Amino acid sequence: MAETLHYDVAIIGAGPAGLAAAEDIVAAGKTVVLIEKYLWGGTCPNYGCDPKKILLAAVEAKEHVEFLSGDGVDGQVAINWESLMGRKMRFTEAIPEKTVHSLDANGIAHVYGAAHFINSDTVVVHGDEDVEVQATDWILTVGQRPAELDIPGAELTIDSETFLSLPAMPEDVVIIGGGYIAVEFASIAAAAGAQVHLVVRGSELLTGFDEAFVDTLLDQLDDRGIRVYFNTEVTEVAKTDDGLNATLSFGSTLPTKLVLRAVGRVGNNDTLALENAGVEDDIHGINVDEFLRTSNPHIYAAGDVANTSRPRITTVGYYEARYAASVILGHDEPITYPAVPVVVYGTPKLAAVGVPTQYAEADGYSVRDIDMTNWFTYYRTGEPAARAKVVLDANKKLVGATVLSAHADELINYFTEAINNKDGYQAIRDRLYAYPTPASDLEYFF
Ligand SMILES: Cc1cc2nc3c(=O)[nH]c(=O)nc-3n(C[C@H](O)[C@H](O)[C@H](O)COP(=O)(O)OP(=O)(O)OC[C@H]3O[C@@H](n4cnc5c(N)ncnc54)[C@H](O)[C@@H]3O)c2cc1C
Ligand SMILES: NC(=O)c1ccc[n+]([C@@H]2O[C@H](COP(=O)([O-])OP(=O)(O)OC[C@H]3O[C@@H](n4cnc5c(N)ncnc54)[C@H](O)[C@@H]3O)[C@@H](O)[C@H]2O)c1
Repeated sequence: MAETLHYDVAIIGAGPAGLAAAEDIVAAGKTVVLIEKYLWGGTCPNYGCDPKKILLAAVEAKEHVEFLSGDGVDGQVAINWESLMGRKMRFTEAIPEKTVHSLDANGIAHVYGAAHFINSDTVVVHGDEDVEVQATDWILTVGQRPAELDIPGAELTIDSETFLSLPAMPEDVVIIGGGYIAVEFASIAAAAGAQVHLVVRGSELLTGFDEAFVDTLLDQLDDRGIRVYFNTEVTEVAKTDDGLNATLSFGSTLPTKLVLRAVGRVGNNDTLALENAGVEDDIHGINVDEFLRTSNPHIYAAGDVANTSRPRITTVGYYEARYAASVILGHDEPITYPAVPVVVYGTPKLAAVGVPTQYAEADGYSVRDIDMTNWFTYYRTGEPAARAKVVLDANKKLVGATVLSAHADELINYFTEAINNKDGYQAIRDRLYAYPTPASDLEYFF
């Protein structure tokens, strides 16, 4: 008979969402347990955002030299993948243990193993020994995993987690997909010296972003030697004597050393036996109401696995999980979201926030599309393309923006602040930002 542990709140999944909720609940004096089956810390720090951005740091360093090459800087720089990977590993290998230390320091109980419900208030956790956990309230933060491909040879492809631990960068890489991971990893692989073939099933890259900016990004990817194949599928992957062959739907074959599939992610809700707890889900994740409550009123879902139609990114995960914790602690207002900035960390970066810039004019907003390439900020660093589009409402308040630049990840945060503060030109002008920086450019967008 398995041991049974009892808590006020149990949280399944120790990624950014689960960890954030646990901290708030224990701080309010309730007992809480976190259950994790793989790496404490979840996707983002172990095999997502953070290791990706460590690799990107070397890409950025290389690009900044190249931007000024022959115009202030001489000589070539190259990415040393092996030593870069060592740097990444030193960071990621410490994450699970650091996470557990922090749980212990905060008085958060933890159980290691895969959980599934056996009734509406009990899970069995399959770890070294099976443990039963019972709780009054639950938060499900089990995240997503890479989607599989249904083609012959799919087992020869790798996913984003394996890519982020590649011991060597092969001379060529085929990437299947046209979303965040495809563009980000194509940028990294190309900068590290690989010939990248990006195979996109549909007719567009990065659906949902301003098409004009995606076109400029495509030109930049092209300049970096990345080949993009639209309306093309990889129909088969097969082993050869010295690598792989990827067969393309228009009939030709790409000999390659590596095929990365980046075709979306699917929720881990299917691991939880939710039917035993009366929790409804579908292919988009766990269904929740405007309190992030599932069809079982004592069970909440947050982060990537929650079907909230918000971007599946770390900040949204934290935000939703803290909100779910607050409802358990007595808060009774439906969830509202602030402006959510999203960034594709490519070369260059593409970022967006607020009212989508591509539809804003038709919706009656005024739109300014600004080529920033010759602005001092970008002239100084020699960036080949820097562009921003801002959306202003009838009161000339900023309500949306898209940015393409090596600094887009910073600039988009200033736009997000302006949107959340409902700032107009005067409010921006009355602030003093250090000059000359991307922030001190803000007044030029109004
Ligand atoms: C390659 C990549 C790059 C990314 N880059 C960015 C970025 O730059 N910026 C950004 O904001 N977002 C990024 N994301 C998205 C970000 O990682 C996720 O949005 C975030 O991790 C979601 O947090 P979460 O807590 O909801 O889920 P996760 O972090 O996925 O955590 C869920 C946890 O639940 C555990 N689990 C699953 N099932 C069970 C079970 N049955 N029992 C016990 N435990 C279980 C899993 O092992 C996992 O540890 C990236 C994602 C990927 C894959
Ligand atoms: N910078 C960031 O914030 C960041 C970075 C990486 C990942 N993420 C998160 O992780 C998610 C997953 O990233 P992703 O790039 O895998 O997904 P995505 O949803 O961004 O893109 C998936 C792509 O795969 C294509 N596709 C789907 N099925 C296919 C098939 N069978 N064959 C060929 N192409 C197919 C889609 O058309 C799309 O272009 C993102 O949506 C995002 O939520 C965020």
